Amino acid sequence: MTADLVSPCRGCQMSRTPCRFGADDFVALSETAARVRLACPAAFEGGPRVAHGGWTAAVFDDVLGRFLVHTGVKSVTATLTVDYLLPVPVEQPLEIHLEIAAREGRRNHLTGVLRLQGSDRDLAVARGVWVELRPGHFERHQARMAELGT
Ligand SMILES: CCCCCCCCCC(=O)SCCNC(=O)CCNC(=O)[C@H](O)C(C)(C)COP(=O)(O)OP(=O)(O)OC[C@H]1O[C@@H](n2cnc3c(N)ncnc32)[C@H](O)[C@@H]1OP(=O)(O)O
Repeated sequence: MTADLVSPCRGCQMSRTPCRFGADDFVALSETAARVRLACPAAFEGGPRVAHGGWTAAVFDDVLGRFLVHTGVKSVTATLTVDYLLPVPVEQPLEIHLEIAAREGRRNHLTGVLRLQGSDRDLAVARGVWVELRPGHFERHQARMAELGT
């Protein structure tokens, strides 16, 4: 696989907006590794010039899942753990390196690290499990919701 652009999430595709987390510059480097260049938008400031931790978790969830879909595996997040190691500045050039670490049946283990561009110091590290969807996943969800009358 050559370096190629990873598609936005469904929500951003439907609304035809840039990635709301700022993760548009997202390229697959191989079948199992990818790189994202991004900045935390000012709207996600949680402390003075520092990213809200929710942005960090959300962007990891977004890019790790998007990469798996890019490789042809339709999946959802089952677990996601984020180690917050240093404050993440807003509106500064950042980079995420991510990889599919292992596949075990329908379980896919992914990891990601967030750094300042040009730095080798980790600001945050994510690990999670994405479970490949069984056919009918969303239809079963809709049926459950209908049973609840929603
Ligand atoms: C075009 C479509 C592309 C789809 C893109 C969608 C992108 C959406 C991105 C998201 O935002 S995901 C939203 C947040 N996540 C969710 O809403 C998931 C909610 N949870 C579920 O729907 C189900 O719990 C889940 C699909 C994850 C698993 O249910 P299943 O009934 O399909 O699987 P099952 O319980 O049989 O487990 C399958 C395997 O996954 C493992 N597993 C399930 N939950 C786990 C968990 N929490 N941690 C670790 N492993 C887990 C489970 O042990 C088992 O391993 P083995 O195959 O080795 O036996």
